[in-house]
Amino acid sequence: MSAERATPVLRVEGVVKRFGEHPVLRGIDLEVEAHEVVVLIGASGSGKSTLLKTINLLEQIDDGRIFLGDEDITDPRVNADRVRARIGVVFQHYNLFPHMNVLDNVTLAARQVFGIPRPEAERVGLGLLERIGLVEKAKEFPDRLSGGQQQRVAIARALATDPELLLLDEITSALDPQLVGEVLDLVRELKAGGSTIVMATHEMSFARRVADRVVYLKDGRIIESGPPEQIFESPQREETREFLARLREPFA
Ligand SMILES: Nc1ncnc2c1ncn2[C@@H]1O[C@H](COP(=O)(O)OP(=O)(O)OP(=O)(O)O)[C@@H](O)[C@H]1O
Repeated sequence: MSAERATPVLRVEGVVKRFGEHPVLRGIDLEVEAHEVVVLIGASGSGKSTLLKTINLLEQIDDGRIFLGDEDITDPRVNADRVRARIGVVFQHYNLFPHMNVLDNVTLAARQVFGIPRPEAERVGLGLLERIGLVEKAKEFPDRLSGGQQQRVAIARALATDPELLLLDEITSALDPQLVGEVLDLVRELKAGGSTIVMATHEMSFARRVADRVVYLKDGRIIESGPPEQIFESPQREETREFLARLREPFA
């Protein structure tokens, strides 16, 4: 008996996005399986953030479809808030609420979107803070935390609603180099814990260390997609080779 193929967590089909006349995504096809970590790389402006925003329904697409599990989330009848509640998102700037302490930041969505009573939400929230090593900061306000700690709290917040999919957009690019490591370690732990992740990054060493699959985007198209060993050691496409060579010699 042949094993049936499981439904992917995410299926992006022929997605086109334009800003005015300018096409930014030109027909993107991408499937992400459960527990897979897919890393998007590509030059600034290649469309990585826009792709993540279309998946989270922050940008409307002009053509194509996006499925989360079995559901076509780009169907205009779909309730966007209900879809977003199934997806955890972390952006470059951690966007914690400055007037709320760490625990309230982490538990807000669980309480307000899912109506989980505060004691239960806080039990889960403290468990997450324990997991990211910041339980002692639960009652602090975000401005008392380092950038790396704030970004870890933002990740805990994204996990608090037990999302089916995590979208991470340049989550280390606002951090000092010495703080990048702690955020990278946390993402590796999430991967080990079985999270399904799509992330955009400029950190090639990070992509190499966490990705199951690396996707190289150029001018709104996927040029090449494959395991990190393929992309970084033996890219199949000349454009991928050129992109990586330019990164190695930024001032050449
Ligand atoms: N709201 C917007 N209105 C108009 N153009 C936009 C908008 N958002 C993005 N763009 C354009 O879309 C293109 C892709 O941008 P996007 O942010 O997706 O690229 P990126 O690959 O994530 O870049 P970076 O690595 O610098 O974050 C760029 O040319 C950008 O200027």
